[in-house]
Amino acid sequence: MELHVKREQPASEELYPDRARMLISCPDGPGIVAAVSRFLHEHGANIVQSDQYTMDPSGGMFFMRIEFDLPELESRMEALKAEFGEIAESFRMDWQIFHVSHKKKLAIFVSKEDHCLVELLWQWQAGDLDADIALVVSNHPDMREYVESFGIPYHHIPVTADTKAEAERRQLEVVGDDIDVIILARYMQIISPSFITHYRNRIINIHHSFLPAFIGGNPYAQAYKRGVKIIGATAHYVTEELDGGPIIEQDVQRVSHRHDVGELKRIGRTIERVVLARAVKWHIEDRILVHENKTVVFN
Ligand SMILES: Nc1nc2c(c(=O)[nH]1)N[C@@H](CN(C=O)c1ccc(C(=O)N[C@@H](CCC(=O)O)C(=O)O)cc1)CN2
Repeated sequence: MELHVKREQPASEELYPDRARMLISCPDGPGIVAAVSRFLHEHGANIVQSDQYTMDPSGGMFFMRIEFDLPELESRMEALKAEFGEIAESFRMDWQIFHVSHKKKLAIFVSKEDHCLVELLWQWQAGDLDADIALVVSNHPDMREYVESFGIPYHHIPVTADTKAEAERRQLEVVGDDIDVIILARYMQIISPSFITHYRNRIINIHHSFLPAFIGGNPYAQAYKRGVKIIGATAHYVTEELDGGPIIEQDVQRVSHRHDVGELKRIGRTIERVVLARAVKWHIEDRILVHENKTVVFN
């Protein structure tokens, strides 16, 4: 029986049936904004939001996020992409275009710590996370009843050092290719390079420290031993370098000598939940561009 019924919110396809988002990155130079806005104007689009940033103006990179409404977008999308491709090529753009009403599909991976998963499910149920949580995958059975009470499928796939490759094969099987982003909500298994390649810059992890401090396991114990006066959490895209991927969001909280490791973890849990939820929301709203090992976040 579903105990947590998702609060009905106007679906994005109802609110913005013809809204699109474009993300653009390219070598900086004159005329980029003019070319993009002219293209959209000539195709009858109405720009509702535009933001750009130039990294190192002296020959650096240009980044842009633009939202626009275009009548009959669904039927015109493919032609629009084909025609914009010519402009993109002339400016050597990397670009993506998204139909806002096509909700992103999320997979959440969790181990035993539940606070980040609970936060995402709560926000999703409240209508504050406008995405489709397609499934939850865990290497433990603990969260099954809770997740299924939201009507979300739960896949328990145990992982040991000896079975990690087979476990990842099964994970890939249940996740599938139409998942837009995988969220590691305190999932405590290191993801293999082949798995990461499959979902490049589409796996978000929450690390329970203010990176680059205290990489790896037990960061709160490391922080306590170091006598820190600030603890934090970091949401980042997962790469082959453990906890070294592009940082999306961070936050911190002051602590003191009066806090033992257990209290650092308790304080840290709130930071982790908030930071991960912000990062997930920005990803599903197409606000994040990755360049080399850094992000540009248009929030
Ligand atoms: N390839 C990556 N995988 C993962 C990352 C990452 O950045 N790159 N982040 C971790 C999360 N994490 C810290 O935030 C973390 C998780 C697990 C471990 C670890 O040593 N795990 C052991 C098994 C531990 C156990 O069985 O309980 C292991 O996988 O061998 C370190 C850091 C998620 N994955």
